[in-house]
Amino acid sequence: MSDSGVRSDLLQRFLDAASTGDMQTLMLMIDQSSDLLNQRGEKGWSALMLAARHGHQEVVKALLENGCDTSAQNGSGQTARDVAVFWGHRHVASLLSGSPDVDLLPSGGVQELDIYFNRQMLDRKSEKRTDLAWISEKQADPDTVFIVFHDLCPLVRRGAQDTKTSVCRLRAPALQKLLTHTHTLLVFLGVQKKEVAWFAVSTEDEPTDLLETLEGECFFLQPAMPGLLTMSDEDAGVVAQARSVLAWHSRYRFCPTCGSDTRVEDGGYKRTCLRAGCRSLQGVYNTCYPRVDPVVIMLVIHPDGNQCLLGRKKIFPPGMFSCLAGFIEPGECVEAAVRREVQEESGVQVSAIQYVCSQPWPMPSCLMIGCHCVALTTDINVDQQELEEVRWFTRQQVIDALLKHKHAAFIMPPQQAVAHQLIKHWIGFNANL
Ligand SMILES: NC(=O)c1ccc[n+]([C@@H]2O[C@H](COP(=O)([O-])OP(=O)(O)OC[C@H]3O[C@@H](n4cnc5c(N)ncnc54)[C@H](O)[C@@H]3O)[C@@H](O)[C@H]2O)c1
Ligand SMILES: [Mg+2]
Ligand SMILES: [Mg+2]
Ligand SMILES: [Mg+2]
Ligand SMILES: [Zn+2]
Repeated sequence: MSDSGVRSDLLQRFLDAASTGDMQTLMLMIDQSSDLLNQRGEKGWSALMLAARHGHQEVVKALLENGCDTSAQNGSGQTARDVAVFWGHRHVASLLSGSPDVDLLPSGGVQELDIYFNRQMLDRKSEKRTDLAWISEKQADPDTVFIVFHDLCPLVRRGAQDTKTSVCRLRAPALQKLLTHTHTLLVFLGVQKKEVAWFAVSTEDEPTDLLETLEGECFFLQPAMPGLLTMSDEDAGVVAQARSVLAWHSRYRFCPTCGSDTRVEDGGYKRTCLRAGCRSLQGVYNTCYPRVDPVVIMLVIHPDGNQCLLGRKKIFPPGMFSCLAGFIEPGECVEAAVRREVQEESGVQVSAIQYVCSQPWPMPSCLMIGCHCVALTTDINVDQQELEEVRWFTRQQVIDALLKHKHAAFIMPPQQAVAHQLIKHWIGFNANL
């Protein structure tokens, strides 16, 4: 064997000893050839990283005592400490960070995640909603884009090769009949680059004439679930905005205060009571504006840091488990709602809570407020009314589910749901691990 062959064979034996926790071989090799310490094998992994990956505390200790470099990064940009945190080896992570305590919550500040329904393609230009002349000028403008809804479902066409749908962007001439119909509701959504205005058009009757004039396979995306999860990321945001406002119109046709008829104003963002003297006409009255229901959704982390709590509703597809969630009640802050909903649904008590991200969920108009939180207790008492099952899943089981392994213990919620992102973010998911 050549010199370099002998050396790479030595290095492989050294790295294997670190992986398997073979202290005896490892110490012997360090004594004989200390320059092995910081050498890297496949994908830039050092002995320290491999020992951290497998949670061998004694090996990590010995490598550190012999002056191993803790700042080195593997091919995925991870230090040995990152690897230990990812695989949930807290004792090893604390050795590597020099601090006795490693946070259970993924720290380092939460970057804004790119989540389905969150993309804001339009500038909403809310100041233009009351400018009637500007609104009607834009409605007549041949560049203006109209997206059509029937029964709260958007008109879409299927993309060329992929399974995603794209919302049909129509212009005024194609919509002559619809736009002049008295039952048609119009909502000003905002403007795109170069001031092209966008409106949502809602029609009560199925517009069969219109459908016949359109090129390609155009159809209303029904049923809303899972239909609304099949759009392109760009369209999902604008459809979420339009659908929630239209759903509010369909549910609040009459004044909620006195039951009288209402008039649509502010480009579709307000309904004003027609009865003179109605209380809703005094001051700012929230029933006149589109409603949003805040919902907390949380991934509960086990006190050992290596398991998370997921539940399943009867209506979920077979095998799917997701984060617990619930509506915020009047007079309740986010933290209190997280504690109450987790307690109600699983019997588990929660201590630290960390906000992660939010997502508009247009079924019909929720705002999902996503959090991570740490459990104080671990016994489960399922609220059978709401959930079929609630279970702790290990980090390994979650990784298997994320990787869609055939024998995974459960199926992840769809990636368009914020629940998926909360789980993925906890794992610190990286395709190279
Ligand atoms: N995007 C996601 O990942 C995701 C995941 C889970 C749930 N969700 C959404 O969150 C919503 C709330 O979750 P949940 O159903 O577990 O809530 P929940 O646990 O509070 O239970 C729902 C029950 O609460 C009552 N309720 C209280 N306030 C309500 C309100 N404003 N509107 C309707 N019902 C109200 C109703 O009886 C309802 O059946 C769901 O409807 C769902 O659309 C989204
Ligand atoms: Mg719930
Ligand atoms: Mg609940
Ligand atoms: Mg509730
Ligand atoms: Zn009224």
